[in-house]
Amino acid sequence: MTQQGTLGVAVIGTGRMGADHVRRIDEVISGARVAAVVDIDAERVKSVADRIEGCAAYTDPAAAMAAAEVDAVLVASPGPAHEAALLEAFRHDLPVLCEKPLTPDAASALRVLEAEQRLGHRRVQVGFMRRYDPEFARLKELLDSGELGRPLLLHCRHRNASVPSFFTEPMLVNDSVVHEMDQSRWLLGQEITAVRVLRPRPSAHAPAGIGDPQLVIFETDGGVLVDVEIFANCGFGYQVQAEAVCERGTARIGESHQMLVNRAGGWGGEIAQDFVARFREAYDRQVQAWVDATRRGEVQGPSAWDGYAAAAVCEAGVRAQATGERVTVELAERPALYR
Ligand SMILES: NC(=O)c1ccc[n+]([C@@H]2O[C@H](COP(=O)([O-])OP(=O)(O)OC[C@H]3O[C@@H](n4cnc5c(N)ncnc54)[C@H](O)[C@@H]3O)[C@@H](O)[C@H]2O)c1
Ligand SMILES: O[C@H]1[C@H](O)[C@@H](O)[C@H](O)[C@@H](O)[C@H]1O
Repeated sequence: MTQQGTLGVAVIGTGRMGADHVRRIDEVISGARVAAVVDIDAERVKSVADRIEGCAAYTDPAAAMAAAEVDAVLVASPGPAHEAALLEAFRHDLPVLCEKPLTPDAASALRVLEAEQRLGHRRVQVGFMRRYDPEFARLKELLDSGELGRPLLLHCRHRNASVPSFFTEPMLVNDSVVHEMDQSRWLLGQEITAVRVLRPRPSAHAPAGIGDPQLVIFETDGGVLVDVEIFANCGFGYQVQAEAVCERGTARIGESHQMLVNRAGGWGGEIAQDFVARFREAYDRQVQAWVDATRRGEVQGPSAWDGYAAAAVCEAGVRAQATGERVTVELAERPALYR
């Protein structure tokens, strides 16, 4: 850290999310600067570094993490590259904000948990940014207050306008519904114990090999049922909505977080077209909270345990999707570090 306490961050992966986080650290939030950027694509990383004063470009994450200017790491490479980056960050005892997923499967997530426990202190915050969205935060506050009584059901909708051509059917669960896994565990303070996947007839616009939309149902250890509509190619925009049904009332978010306009012959608002627009404020608040906590020497937010738990539910979800059966979630015992 500089004398003023400014955190030098290395951003690993400068694709869509990484480049947006670089812009966020450089232009939006306070207390940090982009000290290094890393990408296996040498041209891309150089063009990102060239736009920022004092920012070094690397193609090797380990070299960036060894640099004296780097105090913390933001991992935004693809999921399969996360484990290696996290283990390297632990070698230097660096704090990490790791984009979801922590890792792509439960076994590798457990290895990360074990390595963090060997350090003896938490180092990782996982990028489940919905926890920082003002609407989700208000819903959490209301549920925690107990005013509506105990939650019984959680109805969730997750619609993408479209998904890239490399998207596969398991990614409906691993890449998209993983957010509802974390959101449900966090909102309810409960673990997910079983998953089922139901399919309507596929949309005519579903890409080959993907049954789209699907209904993913979670059971929790507190007896709540959660249903998630995942519709990856709905065509009209990006929508994330949730409604909690409790004993004495219901609460719904995500209907219209923007302006509502009356105009000739019509009433309504705009629909965001992607997650970058819909969750802009959540991403800003997430990164600011990470920087602030790191500068205080603390680690907060979704932990490696939360990343592991989501990975375990993903595995059950992908099996439920493939077999049509109810699949129970196998969860390791929660280590003391994460209690
Ligand atoms: N929180 C969210 O809402 C959200 C949204 C989108 C993506 N994500 C997550 O962010 C991460 C990145 O996604 P993206 O959409 O930006 O992907 P992307 O493909 O646009 O970018 C990934 C970048 O990482 C680089 N890269 C690949 N392997 C690398 C390695 N070993 N070391 C360094 N760089 C490497 C690639 O060259 C590319 O530039 C993923 O984990 C993804 O799941 C999160
Ligand atoms: O990778 C993205 C991202 O995680 C978004 O937040 C999610 O809404 C999309 O469905 C997913 O494809």
